[in-house]
Amino acid sequence: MDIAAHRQPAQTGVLLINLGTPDAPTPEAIRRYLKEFLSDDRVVDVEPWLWWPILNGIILRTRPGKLAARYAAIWGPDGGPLLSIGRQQAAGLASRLSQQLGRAVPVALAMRYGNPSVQAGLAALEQQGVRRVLVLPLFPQYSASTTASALDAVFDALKLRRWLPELRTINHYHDDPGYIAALADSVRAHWQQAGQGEHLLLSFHGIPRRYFALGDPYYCECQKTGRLLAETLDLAEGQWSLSFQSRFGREEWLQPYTDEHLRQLAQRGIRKLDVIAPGFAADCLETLEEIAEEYGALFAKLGGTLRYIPALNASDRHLDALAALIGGQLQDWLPRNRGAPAANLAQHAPD
Ligand SMILES: C=CC1=C(C)c2cc3[nH]c(cc4nc(cc5[nH]c(cc1n2)c(C)c5CCC(=O)O)C(CCC(=O)O)=C4C)c(C)c3C=C
Ligand SMILES: [Fe+2]
Ligand SMILES: [Fe+2]
Repeated sequence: MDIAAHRQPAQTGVLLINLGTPDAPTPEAIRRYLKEFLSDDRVVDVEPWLWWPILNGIILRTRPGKLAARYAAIWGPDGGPLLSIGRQQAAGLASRLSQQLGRAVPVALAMRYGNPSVQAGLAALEQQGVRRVLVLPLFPQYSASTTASALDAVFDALKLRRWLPELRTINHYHDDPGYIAALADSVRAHWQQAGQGEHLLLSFHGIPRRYFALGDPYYCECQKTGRLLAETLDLAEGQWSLSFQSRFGREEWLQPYTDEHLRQLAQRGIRKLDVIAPGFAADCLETLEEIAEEYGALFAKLGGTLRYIPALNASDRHLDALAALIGGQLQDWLPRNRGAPAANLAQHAPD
């Protein structure tokens, strides 16, 4: 590093972290990605001597081949959706933040597993002179298996550095008014376009029930997001419900399971079902393939129509909400003595 950098004023930047994606929709790339993902003991906390043979002997031999076609079906020219949408989110946030705060605020995107790595994201910020980093894991509801793991990756990456940046981390935003309003807007827009379904299902990614019993607040934060969204949309009990998808392995996960719940809804006579997945900041395999395709086909077999409402992705309402969340955290970090304050900085001042 150039010694002159020690005299530069501290720049503030943002590191967005999403879950991850394989480098390509091929069995080899998926195997590499799953190996990194499923070797993280925040995700699978089974004793290594028990887990290692299952992971290497069974899962990594069979799952990548099965997943390749599913990834290929959602792959675009710019890679997997989590990455291409993540890049749009980072660019959109950088331009909003610089307008809102009256100075350039670099925003880097990183993936907890795969590329661009957290290490690369921090390096990109460092190269832009960033000495104060706000980390935003793109998981609205906190879970140790996602949020804490993303932060582990930041702390691990910093172990390799001599001159540490200042750090601030956002744990969750499951009840943030801007986030809830953005979700409500996207449901209303869907209703306006396709007509209101008979029921709104909120499907969240599951975690083992045991993690909840051990103190993970994820379940409660999902419930709160659900309640706030239903209140905002004026939905009565019975007009909406919440379930958990993507179960993996044999142990019990959070219930009700989305597939079983769909059967119950069909039995209750629901034919036109709207499904939203508020826990996913961007569409990915779990939404485009699992909900829209797999559960869509299941619900069709049960005699109904499932209409998937896209994730908030890089929509204006989403990026406005995230920019406000970030702006609120950054205001006392921005140098006061340089340049004129932005006109609307006052909106972030404490009461
Ligand atoms: C094995 C345990 C898993 C836990 C616990 C878990 C928690 C968890 N995951 C997300 C978000 C995503 N998961 C995604 C894919 C995915 N998840 C698991 C396993 C666990 N997730 C696996 C094995 C996979 C890969 C796909 C598969 O093999 O079925 C994704 C999508 C990634 C993509 O490439 O598109 C996301 C996003 C959350 C929010 C969460 C806990 C709250
Ligand atoms: Fe997952
Ligand atoms: Fe709780």
